[in-house]
Amino acid sequence: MESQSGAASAEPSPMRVLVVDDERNIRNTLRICLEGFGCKVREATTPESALAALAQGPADLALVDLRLGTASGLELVPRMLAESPGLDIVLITAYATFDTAVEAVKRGARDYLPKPFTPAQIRHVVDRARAHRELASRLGELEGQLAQTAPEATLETASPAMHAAIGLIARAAASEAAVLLRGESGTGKGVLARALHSMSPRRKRPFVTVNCPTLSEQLLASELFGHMRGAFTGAVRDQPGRVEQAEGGTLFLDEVAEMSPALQAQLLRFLQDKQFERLGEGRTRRADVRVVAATNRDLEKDVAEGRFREDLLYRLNVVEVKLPALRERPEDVLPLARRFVAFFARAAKRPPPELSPATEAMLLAYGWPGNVRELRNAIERALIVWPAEVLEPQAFPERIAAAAGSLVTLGGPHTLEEVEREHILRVMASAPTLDEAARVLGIDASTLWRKRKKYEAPPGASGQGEA
Ligand SMILES: Nc1ncnc2c1ncn2[C@@H]1O[C@H](COP(=O)(O)OP(=O)(O)OP(=O)(O)O)[C@@H](O)[C@H]1O
Repeated sequence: MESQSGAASAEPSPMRVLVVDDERNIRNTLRICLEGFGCKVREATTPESALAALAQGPADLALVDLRLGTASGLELVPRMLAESPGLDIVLITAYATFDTAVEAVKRGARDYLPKPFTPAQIRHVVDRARAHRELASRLGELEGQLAQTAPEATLETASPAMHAAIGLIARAAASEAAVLLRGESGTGKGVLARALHSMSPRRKRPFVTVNCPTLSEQLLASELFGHMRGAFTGAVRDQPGRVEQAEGGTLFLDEVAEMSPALQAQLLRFLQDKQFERLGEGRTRRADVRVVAATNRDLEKDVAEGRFREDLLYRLNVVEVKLPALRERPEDVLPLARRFVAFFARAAKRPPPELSPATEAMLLAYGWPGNVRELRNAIERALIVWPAEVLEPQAFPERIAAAAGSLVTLGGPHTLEEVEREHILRVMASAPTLDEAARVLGIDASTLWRKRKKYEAPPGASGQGEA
């Protein structure tokens, strides 16, 4: 695999701090101090300018003076949180009382800092906000992984075409360019989008997926860009979209071809100048998000037939990566199969079975139209129906064995014994119990027991108890 070290050694993105204070001296002191800690600092002097600054671009931390001229920092806290839900807010004041501290925290501020403060205290506040930011994005990532409960993805490959694709992804990861992943369904576009994110300097920020075809036009617009309360029936509260959730990170648009023309126009605008509006909101927002898209469609054909905007295609495919189908990377079939066997055996708390030579030949001969996903599902099923230490072809669906020519067919050039063996093993693999298998076969359980031993069937196939 291509080296990942260039991207992996990149510094985490700087903390973005908004200082809200009407006193210039305090703002200057804080700016010098925060910039010394590597933060990016913006300033605001009034509640209105603080909210406008947040609308212009998000912050990780806000240091807010309790007294802003005639306005109160306390009242600003919930308004800032409505604008930017994950924001860490720390109130600063010379008039420290226990009651105001409690009130500040009740309203959603993280902490409270009495004046005069020291640089060490400011550093502590920044460090805690940074830890909080990292935890939140790690949590989002883990939730995403949990939802998949998939075997861990591997980027190891013996296929030159896949090696080239992964190399391109590793190089693209270090840049900010939009990446378009192309390939048949199940080739691993989602897996590689996530890999790209984790190799990129944005890896400590969220990776957010939007599956375009699963939603109606309005819901997809709202999912992407968010909505305001009352924007449509059912919009009962203000809701940020995925674009805002992905702030600082990567947004993965799966099956991007499935977007309406209106939404394509909004996405194009977002790609051009990072600007968008929540549904039903007049105000324009910005988000710092890298877009990675995937499609299994012929987008050029969609462009030629007027279904997809050409200008959007050129914005999305700055770097284009073509993933080979599994049948075009036969070198990887058995290593992937063994990896899935190990994963599902571990999940079932049993030792990983071997693949018999006939099974290996079958896996290599089959065309895998559903690609890596189909292979994974076939192995998962095989481990359920076949508890023996060696996985035989009969543990796999008939279409796989048939296409590979390893299936014994009625009337084919087989001995009676071969046909009997195939039939008995298949019935046993699909029957819930050995007794049931014997019933289907029309023989008694003790006869089946003898035949099973003869044909070296796995003991207790399909989880049946001993007869
Ligand atoms: N390199 C890999 N290592 C391990 N598992 C993989 C790998 N590539 C794909 N898979 C498995 O195959 C399944 C399909 O992968 P993925 O969802 O990334 O494909 P896709 O091309 O995005 O498919 P679709 O177009 O249908 O969304 C995943 O659940 C994953 O378990």
